[in-house]
Amino acid sequence: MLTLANISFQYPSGLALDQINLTLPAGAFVGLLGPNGCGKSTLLRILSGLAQPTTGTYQIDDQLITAEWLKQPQQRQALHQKIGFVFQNSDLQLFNATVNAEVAYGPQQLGLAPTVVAHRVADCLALTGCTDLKDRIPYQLSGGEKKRVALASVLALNPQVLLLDEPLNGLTAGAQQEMLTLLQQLQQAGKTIIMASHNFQQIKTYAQRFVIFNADHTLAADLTAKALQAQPDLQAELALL
Ligand SMILES: Nc1ncnc2c1ncn2[C@@H]1O[C@H](COP(=O)(O)OP(=O)(O)OP(=O)(O)O)[C@@H](O)[C@H]1O
Repeated sequence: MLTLANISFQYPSGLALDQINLTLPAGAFVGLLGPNGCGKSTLLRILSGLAQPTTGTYQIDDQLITAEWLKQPQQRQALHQKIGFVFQNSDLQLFNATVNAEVAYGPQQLGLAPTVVAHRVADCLALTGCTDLKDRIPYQLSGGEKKRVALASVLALNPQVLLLDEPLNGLTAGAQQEMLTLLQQLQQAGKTIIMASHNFQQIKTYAQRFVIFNADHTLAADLTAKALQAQPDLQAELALL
């Protein structure tokens, strides 16, 4: 369970999140929605431990995640093992010479045996449809291929929680469908999926919970798919984002 209490985040240029209270249970498929610049990416950065809130607290189960706690490399590593983050910009995530090396990097850092690493890499490449790309240079892949390799490299750490920032951007309609189906399968296998999207229509049949932000960086709504179904006006608004 991820718990945010009165979280605000201030960039030098201005506020990105304003007094957010949110509890995200394990095993959920959560869609983060809202207009450009409302704070979705910033929230994902806080959940991943890459950024700390200016005020408020962030807790994973019973553990308070603070800058002090994250200073310990072992604790930081435990967090990154538990919570994987697929960035909006794959170029920030991919830095190895081959796709195979990219997906192997995380498990190798954990000190896993080479045979275990090889198995994990093969499984994650297959799951994301990247097996044929394994000898390619990540930097030279198409946008959609990079997204799938980034997901494979995150899955290789077998995180319980997957954070995804606009994972459908740059994918063809078919590839978007495949990505959503894969995320649904991962959720059905027990993982928590938290994805930011500007496309409500695409995610509305997949997400079970919708967290919606206002343009002023406050929380507009936090509701189940069923509750959202009962609000056609809100659905129409979300379709226009
Ligand atoms: N590194 C940064 N430095 C300064 N301001 C930033 C930075 N990153 C984001 N912001 C600002 O913080 C606010 C929230 O940005 P954020 O990227 O979290 O929103 P978002 O909802 O993910 O937007 P989008 O849908 O366009 O991806 C915006 O006003 C943005 O301009």
